[in-house]
Amino acid sequence: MPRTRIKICGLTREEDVDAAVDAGADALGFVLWPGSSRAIDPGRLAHLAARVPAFVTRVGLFVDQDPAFVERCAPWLDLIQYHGDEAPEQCRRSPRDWIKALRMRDGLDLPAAAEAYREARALLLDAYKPGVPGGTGEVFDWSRIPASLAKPVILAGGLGPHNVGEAIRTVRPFAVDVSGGVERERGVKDPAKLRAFIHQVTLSQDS
Ligand SMILES: O=C(O)c1ccccc1NCC(=O)[C@H](O)[C@H](O)COP(=O)(O)O
Repeated sequence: MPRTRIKICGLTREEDVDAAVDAGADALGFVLWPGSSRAIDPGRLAHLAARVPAFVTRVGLFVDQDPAFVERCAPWLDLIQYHGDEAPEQCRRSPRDWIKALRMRDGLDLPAAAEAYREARALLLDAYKPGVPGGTGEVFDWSRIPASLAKPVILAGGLGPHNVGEAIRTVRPFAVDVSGGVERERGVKDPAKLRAFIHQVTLSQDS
């Protein structure tokens, strides 16, 4: 089985960036949406992004925001994560390569979404909770993900060291994404949980 990539999302502090990199994360997510308790501003993004070594992907997360703001943040990002209701046309005008988050609301037609967002580098599948665009800590029904989809899947939503192995064995995603499951408190990562999460991903590769 190909190695499952790991994205750690919602980083706000220097020590958490360092801990995630040291633990072996492939990608780091920075929430640029001011409505989140994990939000950082462009100045902080520049500061944190400068700590990230080559070959670790810096992902900027936006929720239905002004394209000019996305453009302003882009110099410090390798990839943009559109986590709101952005239409395919808006994503196509992205200043960087992009991934599209899809919240698994009832009736979502994943193959049709994969076609609509065909220029995305991957689709991030997250739990749906009305009124909350992401970072809910909730798991959705993984059996809703078709065995084959036209786009690589990044599995998100309520993952942690306790269930990420099962998630990988069940879904076989391209990557997993975690935020709350490796936190001590909102916006503050826990290095032991980070290491445990990545260890569980590594273990699942052999089973
Ligand atoms: O983290 C947030 O506060 C957030 C706010 C608005 C949109 C998305 C947000 N996070 C998105 C992520 O990529 C999370 O990692 C993903 O939703 C999973 O979160 P969790 O269930 O806590 O692992």
